Amino acid sequence: MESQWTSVEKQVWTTVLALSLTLFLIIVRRGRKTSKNYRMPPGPWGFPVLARRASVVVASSSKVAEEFLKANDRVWASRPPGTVTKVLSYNCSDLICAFYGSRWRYARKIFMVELLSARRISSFQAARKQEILRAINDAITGSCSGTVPVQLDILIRRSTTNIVMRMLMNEQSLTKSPDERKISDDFHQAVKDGLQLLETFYVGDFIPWLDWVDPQGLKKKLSAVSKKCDTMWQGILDDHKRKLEAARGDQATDGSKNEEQDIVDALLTRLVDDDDGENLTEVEMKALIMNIIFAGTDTTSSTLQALLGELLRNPGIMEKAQAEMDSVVGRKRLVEDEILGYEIPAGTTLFVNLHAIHRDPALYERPLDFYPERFLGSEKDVHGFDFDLLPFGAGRRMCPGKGLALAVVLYIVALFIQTCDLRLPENLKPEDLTDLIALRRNSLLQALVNPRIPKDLVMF
Ligand code: HEM
Repeated sequence: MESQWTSVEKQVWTTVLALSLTLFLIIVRRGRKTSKNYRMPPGPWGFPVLARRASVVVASSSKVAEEFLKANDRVWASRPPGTVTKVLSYNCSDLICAFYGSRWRYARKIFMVELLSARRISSFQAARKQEILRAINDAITGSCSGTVPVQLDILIRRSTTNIVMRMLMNEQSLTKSPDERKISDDFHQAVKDGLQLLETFYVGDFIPWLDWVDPQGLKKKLSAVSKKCDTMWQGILDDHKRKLEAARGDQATDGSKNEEQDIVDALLTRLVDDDDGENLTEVEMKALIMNIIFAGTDTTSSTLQALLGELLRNPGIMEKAQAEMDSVVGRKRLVEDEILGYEIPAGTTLFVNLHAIHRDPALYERPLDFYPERFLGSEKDVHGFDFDLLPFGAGRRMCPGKGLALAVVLYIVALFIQTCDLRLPENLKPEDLTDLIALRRNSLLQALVNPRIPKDLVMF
């Protein structure tokens, strides 16, 4: 009787059944293959059962990427959703997973014109600076004049999460008290759990008839994570609705103006003020909030961790960058966003990306080395026109958070370079810090931190 089977027995029988069905399909597949020969691009031998469902073409050179993203951009403008993306995006009601079409165009317009407009990014400049200085402050204090290693990855991650959360919710720093630190960490945990699920290879996505097996127990985990996330996004929306109502009441009675709108205010106001006949449902709003948190925090934080990791491994390059900073800005005032934009062209000198194109020896001399000077005097930029440098993608689905990401990444790195001497602690060797992004090696980015400018410029 089934109820008497142990879980081991169940697993054995499930595996036997799966293998038998697989064998059967291999034969069917082989039979079909001879009847139609596709002229596929070169690649490794495909496992027939998988190949039938999941034909994958990988563009690993800039020429092929250009062919896909420029000449045939429209054809590739939809992203096929998997089980995890479908659930977390409320069945593709967001921007990242939305199928290319009128709803995607509408969401993209809201994202670009309202949520992440240049005006909004610049209106949160002071908040960004405050959060970044807080991280530097914590690094300097925690390191006790460069004697105690500090966990730079945690400080960077908190700082980038807070920057996005403050733009989203206009909250004062989320890390002031232990409780607020917990809020920031809760959001980070939700993102981490979600990303972990997104990175999991889910058998059912590639072999749908094996969906019921779910050997990783993914559906149970997914249900728990999506419930937790939904409660968070709903909480953010409800808080804002209450505040907006109260503000409208105040305005009606004393004529007072609203303070600077945050992103959720903009979403909700859009719902009320919409004049082009379209609007967002509450579910779509939650999906967009999820996009900003998921796409906006970990990306920026892991880019920064890799960048600071490379600077720690390459003290010679760090010294050069510091000398340049000293000659341009000096040590008596802090580098500003605008000065940075002028002196260091957006993204070109400091961005490191680990994608295959960016390691192509035909495009880059010493592709595996951290060698930012390669971009000095180069015309390449990261705005999606140079197909050998595409950290934000290209074409219609190109990253709409590029402006914010560049503002945050460049400013944090510039401030760290200007204000701190960073050294590896004895327990870490330079080779421990390779491929920090690709390998997602947490808790490794430690440094001894010494201030190199008057302390009162960064301490508060
Ligand atoms: C260093 C930081 C970042 C990197 C490297 C990055 C990279 C990317 C890439 C490669 C894509 C796919 C582009 C394509 O398919 O051609 C993308 C899409 C996207 N990114 Fe970013 N991103 C970053 C930061 C951000 C930020 C800060 C936000 C928002 C706050 C954001 C929001 C999005 C969204 C919503 C999409 C999907 C757009 C669509 O499908 O229309 N990203 N990003």
